[in-house]
Parts: sequence; structure tokens; C-alpha cells
Amino acid sequence: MKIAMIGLGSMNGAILAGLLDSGVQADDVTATSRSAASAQDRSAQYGVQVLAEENQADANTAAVTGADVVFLGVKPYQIIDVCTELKEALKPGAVVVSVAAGVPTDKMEVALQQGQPVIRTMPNTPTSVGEGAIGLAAGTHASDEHVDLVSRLLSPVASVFPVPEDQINIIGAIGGSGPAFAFYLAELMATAAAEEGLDPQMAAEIAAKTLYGAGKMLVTSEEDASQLRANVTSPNGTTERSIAAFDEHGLAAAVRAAVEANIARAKELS
Ligand SMILES: NC(=O)C1=CN([C@@H]2O[C@H](COP(=O)(O)OP(=O)(O)OC[C@H]3O[C@@H](n4cnc5c(N)ncnc54)[C@H](OP(=O)(O)O)[C@@H]3O)[C@@H](O)[C@H]2O)C=CC1
Ligand SMILES: O=C(O)[C@@H]1CCC=N1
Repeated sequence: MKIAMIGLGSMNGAILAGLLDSGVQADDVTATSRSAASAQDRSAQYGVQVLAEENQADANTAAVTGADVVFLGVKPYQIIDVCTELKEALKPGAVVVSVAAGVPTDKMEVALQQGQPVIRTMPNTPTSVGEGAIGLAAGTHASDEHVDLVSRLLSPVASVFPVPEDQINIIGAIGGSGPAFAFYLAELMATAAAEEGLDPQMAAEIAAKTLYGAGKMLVTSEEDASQLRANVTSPNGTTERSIAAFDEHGLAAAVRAAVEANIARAKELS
């Protein structure tokens, strides 16, 4: 199977890293970027061919020629222009997989050849280490076989959640952006500990290891998040005070507002 990646930044790069680790052959992938410098860096990083638009005006169409699966990893505002650019070069059966926030499949379908299969995904960067969570919605012309093909490709590197397209933005709010929430929490935990007097490097390592370990427990334990939290929270102990402080300072409302703001922005992008 030949794979093309249009754009090879944070997200398509994360998917590519995961795919290569899962056994996809570098020779079967052709990627593109805008700048020559970025193409050179990324090619050295991943060992795949990366064509730069800066050097070759037809880089994107050259990359998708003969491809069976095409990941669109450019910014949301570029997706429709890229679909228009690729329209004539895509094989009729090639599956176009968008990772972009906010851009609906019907808008992509209009810009592509009639009948071109389109799948809209909402991945996240932990895909790069084989621990992604990916929401996936089929467009009008994507059959169950197309969904199976893309799911089989991605499932070694992520848990894949097929959903109706109107739920993709919700997955974006906790899955796509979610790693940034966790990283922000790690930053805040480490900063607070350093302000209390712990060595900043040690504080960062402890925050990271704690989130990693807690994440592993969340995924592997038979107990749910609420029970795992209860297991740490001794009655009248220290954790109880911290949870009370979170509640007093409105953590639940802050997280709700973050999710709502995220979904609202995805709707704006469309
Ligand atoms: N980052 C994330 O965690 C997530 C991102 N997404 C989605 O992924 C998409 C990409 O985001 P992200 O990876 O963060 O962005 P980046 O800026 O990291 O990457 C964008 C990539 O597109 C390339 N590019 C720009 N214009 C063109 C063009 N005309 N043709 C070919 N390549 C081009 C850039 O090349 P160059 O480097 O040379 O400019 C770069 O490789 C977005 O639509 C976003 O919504 C979805 C989920 C999570
Ligand atoms: O911030 C963004 O718009 C992208 C989509 C989800 C994660 N990153």
C-alpha cells in the first residue's frame, strides 16, 4: 500500500512516526512540506522522501500519484485548496484522510472528484509513540472497506473510535487537544513544586512520570477514573485537601469551559 502525506508537521509527523514503528515501510511513503528546509529536516528525521513545494511546484500532486491512502496534514484553512489541487492527480479509489480540525467531509467532497472516498479523523500526537486516540468519520463515498482499511492502518498506533461526523469536534476537544491539557497540567504541577522549593528539573520529571503512570493505570486498570482517584484520596488526608482546593477554584467549570471553547472554535474553522 502506497501512502502520501500532504504536510509533515506535528500531526502528520506523529502519525508517520507511529506508522513507521508499526512496520510501514519508509519506501511506501511520500510526503510533502512547503519549505525546502523543513523537507530536508523531516526526510532526515523519518527516512522517507519529502518533496518541498518551494523546490517543486507540483510536489503535492507528484506525492499522491499512485497513492492508495492520502493523509492531509495541512492547516484547516488550506484543506479545501489542497483538495482542489489534488483533484486530478488522485487515483479514483484513493482514500483521502483529513486530520484537520473543523473541516467537514462534504466541503472536501465538493472540491474533489465526484465519488472520491473521504475520511475525516481527529487524531492526537501520542500517536507518535503508539498511544494515540483517533476519532474517525466516513464521508458520503467512503465505504465500510475504506473505513476498515484506514482503521487497520492506524490501529497499531492508536485506539480508533468511529463516530458520526457531528461528534468529531467533541473528540477534538478531549482527544485532539487533550495532550495539551495534560502537558499544561504537567507544567503547572512542576512550577508549583519548584516554587515550593523542589529542584525544577526534578519537579518536571516527577510530574511527567506521575502523569505517565496515572495514564497507564487509567488505560489498564479495571477501576474507573473516579475509583482510582478515590484510592489515592485518604479520608482527611492530603489529597482530599488538594481536591477541595481544585473544587473551590473551579477546576470542573474550567475544564467544561475549555471543552466548550474548543468545540466553538472547531465550528468557526468550518
Ligand atoms: N498538532 C496537533 O496536535 C493536531 C493537529 N491536527 C490538525 O493537523 C493539521 C496540521 O497541524 P500541525 O501538524 O499542528 O501543523 P504544522 O504547522 O506543524 O504542520 C503543517 C505542515 O504542512 C506543511 N504545509 C504547509 N503548506 C503546505 C502546502 N501547501 N502543501 C504541502 N504542505 C504544506 C508545512 O510545511 P512547512 O513546515 O514547510 O511549512 C508543515 O509540514 C491541522 O489541520 C490541525 O487541525 C489535528 C489534531 C491534533
Ligand atoms: O489546536 C488545534 O487546532 C489542533 C487541532 C487539535 C489539536 N491541535
